[in-house]
Amino acid sequence: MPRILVVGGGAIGGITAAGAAADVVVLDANEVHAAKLNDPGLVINGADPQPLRAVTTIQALEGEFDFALIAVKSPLHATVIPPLVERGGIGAFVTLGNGLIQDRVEAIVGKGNLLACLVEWGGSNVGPGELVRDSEGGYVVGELDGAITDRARALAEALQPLGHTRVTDNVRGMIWTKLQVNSTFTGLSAISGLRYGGVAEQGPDAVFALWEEGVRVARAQGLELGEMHGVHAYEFSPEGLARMMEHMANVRPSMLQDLDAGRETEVDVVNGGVAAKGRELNLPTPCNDKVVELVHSMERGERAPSPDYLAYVSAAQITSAADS
Ligand SMILES: NC(=O)C1=CN([C@@H]2O[C@H](COP(=O)(O)OP(=O)(O)OC[C@H]3O[C@@H](n4cnc5c(N)ncnc54)[C@H](OP(=O)(O)O)[C@@H]3O)[C@@H](O)[C@H]2O)C=CC1
Ligand SMILES: CC(C)(CO)C(=O)C(=O)O
Repeated sequence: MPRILVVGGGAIGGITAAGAAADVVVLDANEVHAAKLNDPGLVINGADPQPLRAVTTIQALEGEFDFALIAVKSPLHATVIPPLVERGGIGAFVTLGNGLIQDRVEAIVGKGNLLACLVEWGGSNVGPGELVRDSEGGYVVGELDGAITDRARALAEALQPLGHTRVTDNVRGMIWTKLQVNSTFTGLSAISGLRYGGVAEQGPDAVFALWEEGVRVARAQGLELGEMHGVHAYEFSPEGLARMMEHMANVRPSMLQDLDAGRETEVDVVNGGVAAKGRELNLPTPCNDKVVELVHSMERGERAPSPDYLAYVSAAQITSAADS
């Protein structure tokens, strides 16, 4: 059984820690939350508390770990990961986060020391010691160079109890496939304040505009996109959207939770990630640019999420088409 350190015991890290088939220790800087994880335990969806082992400082960690799963938000990576690298005793680091974070994290942990793990399900942090899982799904695990390794298989096996988990030899394509979902639905949920189902109902033009923009940038990189939430990225149609919403409509994504909590969001690695790749390739990404601009203005408190902003995103596409 692998020994796993989960860094950040919130929605994703906490639920993963509680369900993994592994010897798990959680490192979470939130003292009240960590105390509850230890005693009486983590409450998931109102069930009985499940005691975990949680510490709040690196100094309190003992022994070696096969994997360190990074489940803190991307703006924290630069401060949270380097001290873990310095401590040593970690076989491989694993990103659980959304967006184009992998190359940046690999630069911190060292080439060959990082696996990517994409999380297909969603969750919310509803208070100290209390988390909600609000959709089903598993994980996609892969080495950045596409090799199928024993360590990737071992990690996937440990995560299997939480949902169908697969190892991929195309992790770059799957990272972008997940980015399609986040840049489209997570971005639009954040600016509108709606769950995924509300976005699909009230903003289909914005949904399809963002999706197409992402696919264009992926194709220009030669990426091979795959399937997520029951829909292949290249076959995203009104029927595909309806199928996806059969199990994703209730999702209230992490970026909207960050805005609610007054925290910095991950928009720069999600919609900003698509936009940055587009710039590199000379491909305009006006809809993603609009989401980035709106989310940043909401972070600064200049605007509040509203369904009215969905039209701003679809209009960005129409304006740019007219301009070109
Ligand atoms: N939520 C979701 O549905 C999904 C999230 N993800 C990804 O998972 C990652 C984690 O997101 P999520 O679980 O929602 O985040 P949460 O905010 O729920 O959890 C992060 C936890 O880390 C704690 N923390 C803050 N600073 C530190 C620190 N310096 N060291 C250790 N722990 C710290 C937080 O405490 P405090 O609360 O005090 O800040 C919190 O308990 C993100 O990168 C996101 O992209 C991926 C798929 C779905
Ligand atoms: C809900 C989910 C899993 C979307 O795929 C997500 O990534 C998020 O909330 O950030």
